[in-house]
Amino acid sequence: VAPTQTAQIRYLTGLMAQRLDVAPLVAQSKWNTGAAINDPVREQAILADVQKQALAIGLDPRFAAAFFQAQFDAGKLIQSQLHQKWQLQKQAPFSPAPDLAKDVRPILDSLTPQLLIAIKEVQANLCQPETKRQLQQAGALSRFDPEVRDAAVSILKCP
Ligand SMILES: O=C(O)C(=O)C[C@]1(C(=O)O)C=C[C@@H](O)C=C1
Repeated sequence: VAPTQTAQIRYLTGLMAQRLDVAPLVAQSKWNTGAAINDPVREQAILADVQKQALAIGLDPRFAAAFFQAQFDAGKLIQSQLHQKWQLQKQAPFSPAPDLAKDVRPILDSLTPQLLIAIKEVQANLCQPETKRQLQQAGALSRFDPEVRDAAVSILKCP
């Protein structure tokens, strides 16, 4: 396996993990405000932006959008699992809780352009035999539930 390919997969999965790490902050802020985990309006806004940015760097906008939808789905799984746990524990509102618009969404937005560059690099190698194994066994993603990992990674397959 070419070292560059390994490095590209590490970079991508590291960024995916950074994005998934924001989900507990989103979950906390929504626990306090009672806002729904699923926010289709916000998703559409991100996807419109993602498609525009993808075109600008020569990445297939449909692939970029499908990739981000998978990352939303993985993040929503994390959020739902936490809300379920907090319901059982009768968790009190978090204090201080991160503000979704001011603190949390800007972190997600700052990761978007980096993720787009990273998936553009990896996309070219998706049909290489080692890529699938490297994606599934990526160290950065190993601390997430298999279900969460699958939701995030399974979009990255040989067409
Ligand atoms: O920003 C939110 O409200 C989130 O819950 C985060 C996020 C995302 O991953 O970007 C995930 C689920 C929502 O449907 C919208 C966006």
